[in-house]
Amino acid sequence: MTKIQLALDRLTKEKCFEIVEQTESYIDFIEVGTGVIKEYGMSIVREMSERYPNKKIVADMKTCDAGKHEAKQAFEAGAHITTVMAFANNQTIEDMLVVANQYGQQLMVDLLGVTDYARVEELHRLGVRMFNIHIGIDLQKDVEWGAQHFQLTNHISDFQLVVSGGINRDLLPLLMKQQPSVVIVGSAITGHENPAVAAKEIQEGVTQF
Ligand SMILES: O=C([C@H](O)CO)[C@H](O)[C@H](O)COP(=O)(O)O
Repeated sequence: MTKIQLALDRLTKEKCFEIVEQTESYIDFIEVGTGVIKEYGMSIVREMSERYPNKKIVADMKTCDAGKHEAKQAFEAGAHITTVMAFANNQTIEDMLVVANQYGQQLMVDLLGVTDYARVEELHRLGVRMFNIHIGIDLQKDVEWGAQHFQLTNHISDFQLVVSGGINRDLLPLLMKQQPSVVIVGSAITGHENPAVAAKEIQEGVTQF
């Protein structure tokens, strides 16, 4: 069954905890966003994992170098999943896979900016099994979700598909056709006047399919 990952971006620490408190019954994974980690460091990942031991915690580290060190930072802080950019060196990705295995946790590769499916194939050969097809926040006004985005992963099997970037209730019919393992939703929930209502709508939209 598809999991819902709440992305906490561009928020104060207080707001992050307030929104998780309001939405926890509708979400499965809690993502501490890159900017939030830059603001508060690993301590907010640690606090989130201590406060919500029954949720999967994703540290959106968006690592691009020093993979071993950053993966350890994330898992030591209690994350179950850490992220790396697909353009990172293969060595970085291999190191992070080793660390993830040591901790019994997972590595998610962010495909932001990747247009060549050969890179996805290569990453799959390295052992990556979780791919995030991601329309970045700065691109969202120019790019619309469509079937073409999934050409990147159409030719591989045995992996978890994650989708992210400007996802709202209206996009779910299109995205759920791809049977993603994880749907990441940030602004549509965190920017809503009532985050619980928005999270409930996303949950209903996801479970409908
Ligand atoms: O990874 C993200 C982005 O690069 C900002 O750091 C977001 O977590 C992801 O895009 C989901 O957020 P929304 O696009 O606001 O749904």
